[in-house]
Amino acid sequence: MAANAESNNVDDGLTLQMVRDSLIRQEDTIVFSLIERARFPFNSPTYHPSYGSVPGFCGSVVELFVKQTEAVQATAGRFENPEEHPFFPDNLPPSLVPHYKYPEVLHPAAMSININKAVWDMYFNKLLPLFVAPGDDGNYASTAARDLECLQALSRRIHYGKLVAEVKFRDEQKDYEPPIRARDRDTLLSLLTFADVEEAVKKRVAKKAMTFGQDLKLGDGGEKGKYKVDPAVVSGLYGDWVIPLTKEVEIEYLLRRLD
Ligand SMILES: C=C(O[C@@H]1C=C(C(=O)O)C=C[C@H]1O)C(=O)O
Repeated sequence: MAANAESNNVDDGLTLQMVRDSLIRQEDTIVFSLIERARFPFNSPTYHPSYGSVPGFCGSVVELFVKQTEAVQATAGRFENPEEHPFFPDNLPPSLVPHYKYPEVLHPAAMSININKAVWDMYFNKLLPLFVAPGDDGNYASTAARDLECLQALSRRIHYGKLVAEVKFRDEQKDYEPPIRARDRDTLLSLLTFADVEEAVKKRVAKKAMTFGQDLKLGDGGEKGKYKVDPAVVSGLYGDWVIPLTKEVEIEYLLRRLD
């Protein structure tokens, strides 16, 4: 049954703790994907529209890689999953595999929310220069592959805001309905914000970057203070972009929740 305005008492077992546990697990994927990307230097030709000039394609190596990979993944059904969002949604081929009936937890209007343009812009223009070394080692395809893994992990986490918003709405429907009807974003933002949870998230991801990104040596432990990705960059990524974008998704979802 769809979780629409008339049927809020859906018994799909969704709880805020389950949603938060998933976000915590997704932190591991995000931190590892950043560590994997940091194996390569910046490799700027990956991002030049003019580099390579592939016949029939106008764009950079990374755009070519992401568009083509998403097309293959679409045929295998990736974007049938409500938790996945393409970066290039136009003209994607249809899925060729049998349709899996995902539980209808979200309001159907969730499908219209895709903020991947903002995720793309944040990743390439703000985050990437902060955690990769300058330089060029020619590994452009591998670089693009690692970029796509970072992008997909970040996108999945940020769009998980739809589930966060759904569960918060169900728990406090009476509080959420008036600001939704009044389209009052500020009140919605203060209702859905938990500053203590955000602080814990930022501290935990920094700790994960320290733990996953150290060079382990048998015997006398790892080299202290040397990490594959700077833990401060990871907590900054969350504080400055991941959490605000997740909350943007939450607000966009709530504004459509009574449609
Ligand atoms: C995701 C949640 O909603 C908000 C966003 C958070 C985040 O993106 O990590 C954390 C706390 C809340 O301010 C949540 O409450 O867990």
